Amino acid sequence: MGQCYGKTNPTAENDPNGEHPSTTTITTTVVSSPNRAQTPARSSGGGWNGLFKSSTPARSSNPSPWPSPYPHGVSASPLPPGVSPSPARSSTPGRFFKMRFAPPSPAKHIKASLAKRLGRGKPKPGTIPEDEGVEPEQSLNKTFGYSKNLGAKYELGVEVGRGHFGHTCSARGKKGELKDQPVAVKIISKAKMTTAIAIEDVRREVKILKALSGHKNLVKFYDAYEDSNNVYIVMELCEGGELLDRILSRGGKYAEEDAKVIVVQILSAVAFCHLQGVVHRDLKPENFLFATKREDADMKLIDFGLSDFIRPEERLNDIVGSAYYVAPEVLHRSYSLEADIWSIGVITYILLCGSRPFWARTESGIFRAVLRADPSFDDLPWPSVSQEAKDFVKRLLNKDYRKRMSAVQALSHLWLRSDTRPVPLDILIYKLVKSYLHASPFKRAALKALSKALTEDELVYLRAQYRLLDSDEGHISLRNFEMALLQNSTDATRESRVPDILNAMEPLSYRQMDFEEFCAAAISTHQLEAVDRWEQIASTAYEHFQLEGNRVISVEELARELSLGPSAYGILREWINSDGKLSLLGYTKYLHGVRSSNTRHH
Ligand SMILES: Nc1ncnc2c1ncn2[C@@H]1O[C@H](COP(=O)(O)OP(=O)(O)OP(=O)(O)O)[C@@H](O)[C@H]1O
Ligand SMILES: [Ca+2]
Repeated sequence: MGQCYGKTNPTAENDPNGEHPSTTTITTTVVSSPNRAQTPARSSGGGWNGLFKSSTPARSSNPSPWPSPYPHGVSASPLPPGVSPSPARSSTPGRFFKMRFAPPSPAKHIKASLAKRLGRGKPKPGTIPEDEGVEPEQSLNKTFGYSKNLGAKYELGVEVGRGHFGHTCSARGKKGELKDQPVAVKIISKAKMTTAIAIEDVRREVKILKALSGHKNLVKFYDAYEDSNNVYIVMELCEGGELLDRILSRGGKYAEEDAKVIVVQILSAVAFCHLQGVVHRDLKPENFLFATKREDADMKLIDFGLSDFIRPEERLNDIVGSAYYVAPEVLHRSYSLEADIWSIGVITYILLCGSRPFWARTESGIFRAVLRADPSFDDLPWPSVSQEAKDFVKRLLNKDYRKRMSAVQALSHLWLRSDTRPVPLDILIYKLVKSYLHASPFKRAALKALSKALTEDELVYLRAQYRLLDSDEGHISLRNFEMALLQNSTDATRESRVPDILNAMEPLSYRQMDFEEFCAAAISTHQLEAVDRWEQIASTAYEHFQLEGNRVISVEELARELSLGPSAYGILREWINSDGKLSLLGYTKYLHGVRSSNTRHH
């Protein structure tokens, strides 16, 4: 059991170079919440060593087979061949390290570079927090409670793929509903589960896959089995290969119309995960498979091995993901669902231009780029890419996670908008309405003025969300929010405690909201600040605010509104006009707010 035939790929163990044929995944948990994984997820599946891709940028001295869309790629660099300048020092960083679409995984594991960046020097054995959870093997309970006899129900076939944590074989059902049906079986070795956390990670992967199964762009889960050697996840067989391979077979990029079809499917899957309170944390072209070999086959998100449940207000801090796709706030160790959106931005950038937005020869270089460099939209083929597409990518690759669109907003963006595709419910609405309900009357008036400055086009997303909540009565209350969540609920929703947010929306159980107020409640100043038209929106909003809402406010009161102390009085004084009311500058600053210092860390 656990063997499948025709293994052509070297395994991490038997490959003398320590190279790995599939993906490179960074997995470290530096600090964690008490009830969250303390050790690197599946650290035993390879740890920091041996998680290499066979053709990493540093290793590959051969010219890439992929065409470079950049006229001044590596060869035009003023630096000697092989030397890439630090993005931090370069004034136009994107331009220099922008190269042809480099091979898919970084050369080194993330940990050493991270430790260096954080000033810890070389990690010494025993000094790394994630090693804390290691327990003696014999005390680990590796029983999952899954069915035992995979062999009685499925006949294993050839290996179809391999990752860091497991390999996947095709199989065929022997009896029952799946008799003679092809399936995929992901095999995860128990020998590699050397910590309680690693065991918990597998349990969670199965739980998440099982709970989310059913969406058309998520791989369908059938069953989980185990024996003394392995855990087996039986799922739908995707025969059309990885998105990465399709990108490569198209010469590195997609035509804009074809890219849209791909991005819509990615966003649909991710919007669904997010509404269920699941953050995927490893979105990349290797983790999207096509159901069949047909060109127009449905695409399915796989590999929930790094995914986690997350409450609406929770922030995670374990550094997890794949270097090219990792969001800046993940490197800063305080992130939520928006980290997935960044990864989708990276994937979309690649689809549209065939180049990675953040590229360097080393992982620390990649991280520097992720944290500091702005991707280029000037080089070929960007001039021929539509304005909408560029705006779309920029609004996913915003370094400030608060300014990024949510998955549902991205689906409603002008580039992808469709009248025929149903819009999913967005959990972001709940978070924003909750904050609004707890805001001061002055803040609510400021938001109301802001919402009045939006054009009908900018209201499309809000209208769609309101329609999902409204029961044709023209107003909504807590009950509508409850019902909408319930309708979209799965086992994952309960596990991630998404419905907890309804408790914090209690004020809405006593009153109702019409569409106008809903708009004020569900807009995000931070997101609007990222819109090209922001200055115009702000000045129109200020005119509305002058007519309704702006009033004489003292510096002390303004400071209280913003939870600031007397030391801020000097600055705040500049926000108030001689008539004692907020100036335009003051209004926009007030809307923006100051970063809350009591962000919860887990
Ligand atoms: N349902 C499936 N149908 C066909 N192939 C699959 C299926 N699931 C996984 N594979 C193949 O197996 C590979 C490894 O699977 P998966 O990504 O789940 O493993 P992993 O070890 O968790 O990966 P990673 O190294 O990215 O963390 C995939 O890249 C894919 O090629
Ligand atoms: Ca994978």
